[in-house]
Amino acid sequence: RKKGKLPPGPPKLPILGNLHQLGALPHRSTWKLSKKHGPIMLLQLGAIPTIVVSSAETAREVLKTHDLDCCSRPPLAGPKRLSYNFLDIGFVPYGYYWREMRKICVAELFSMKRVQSFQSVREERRLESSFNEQDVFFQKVIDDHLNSGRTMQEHEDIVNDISLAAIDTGALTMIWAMTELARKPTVMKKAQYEIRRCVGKKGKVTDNDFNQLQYLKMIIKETLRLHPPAVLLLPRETVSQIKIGNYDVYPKTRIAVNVWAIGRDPDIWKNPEEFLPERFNNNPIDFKGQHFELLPFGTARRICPGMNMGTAVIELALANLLYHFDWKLPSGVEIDMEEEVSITVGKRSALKLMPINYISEDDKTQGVAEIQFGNF
Ligand code: HEM
Repeated sequence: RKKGKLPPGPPKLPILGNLHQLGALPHRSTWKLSKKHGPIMLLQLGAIPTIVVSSAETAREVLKTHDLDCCSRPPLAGPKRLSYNFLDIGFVPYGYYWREMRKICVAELFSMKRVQSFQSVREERRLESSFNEQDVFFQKVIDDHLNSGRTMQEHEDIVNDISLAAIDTGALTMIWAMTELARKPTVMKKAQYEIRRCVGKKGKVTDNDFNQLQYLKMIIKETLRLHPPAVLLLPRETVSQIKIGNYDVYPKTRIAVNVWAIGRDPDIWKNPEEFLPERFNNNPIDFKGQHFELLPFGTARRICPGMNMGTAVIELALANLLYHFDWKLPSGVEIDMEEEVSITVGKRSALKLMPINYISEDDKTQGVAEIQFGNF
């Protein structure tokens, strides 16, 4: 395995390799290391050789040019156990089972038509209701089960996978969006003006309003650029020997694509650290997997199949929060931007905001409670 030209990387310790260099925020530590060693960098994480990709160009090479070679997942011990030996979609290594499961889920659950068919459920969802989008979704899985001959365990795994992938990512995106808006009241006002002008006195924002809410869409894109919940995507694993750039990469090498670093690359983004939704005005860059500068949902064979559903829910929830309330920081509270890593990257401390009920220009009532986002 030592033959050939390996990608550059920092020196390693015996046994640990580079594990000690990852720290608590691996997307930040690998970003720093990549500035020294380049956008294709080899780390040795214990026994596991890992390529970290940190530029749009190298991401294109790995995820598009070598899509088929890099579309497996490493057989991680935790997910293996939780998924009854990989009966899920997200962590199962590439093969026949994944292809079949993914085909069914994309056709039956995630297509644009399906997402639209859940519109009324999305719009009526209420906290006190026992019937919500998840119930519709689970019902679909159960119906499918009755007609399919697959085991209940397989279905349970798909449901677990999807709940994890769907709930955490969407909630984190909402939290980061509200955090950035609270830091930039002018952006929040502009979004509220757009929403309230479009929705008027209808009482709530519905899916049909979204074609006109272009600034809101820019806010969501900008949030996902700065705060993609899956900062390194889900881990990939090579299935064959390939060349990336001039370097040799062997089978069973783990691949982490640092989409967080790509979203802050100063060669792509002007003032990359600034939250500036206007940068997407008349800018063709989108997050649907065609533009390697912005990959919060990944791309190619393993692209997030829940992208349409995820964005529909985030748009609706965020638009309604901004339509119904003005938001103020309670006095003495400062916004903490520190991150916390689990499978996804969230905000370390809860965001505390004060809602002020907006009904119309001349009828405003002051909210009585602080709403905490995060740390649930
Ligand atoms: C803001 C919302 C979301 C974000 C940012 C997000 C992001 C991602 C990312 C980065 C991946 C890995 C892609 C790769 O390896 O290239 C992924 C995979 C996945 N996501 Fe999402 N996701 C979101 C919402 C959802 C929703 C709502 C669902 C389901 C209803 C979902 C279901 C899945 C599944 C099943 C996979 C595994 C796909 C596979 O390995 O074939 N996600 N997601």
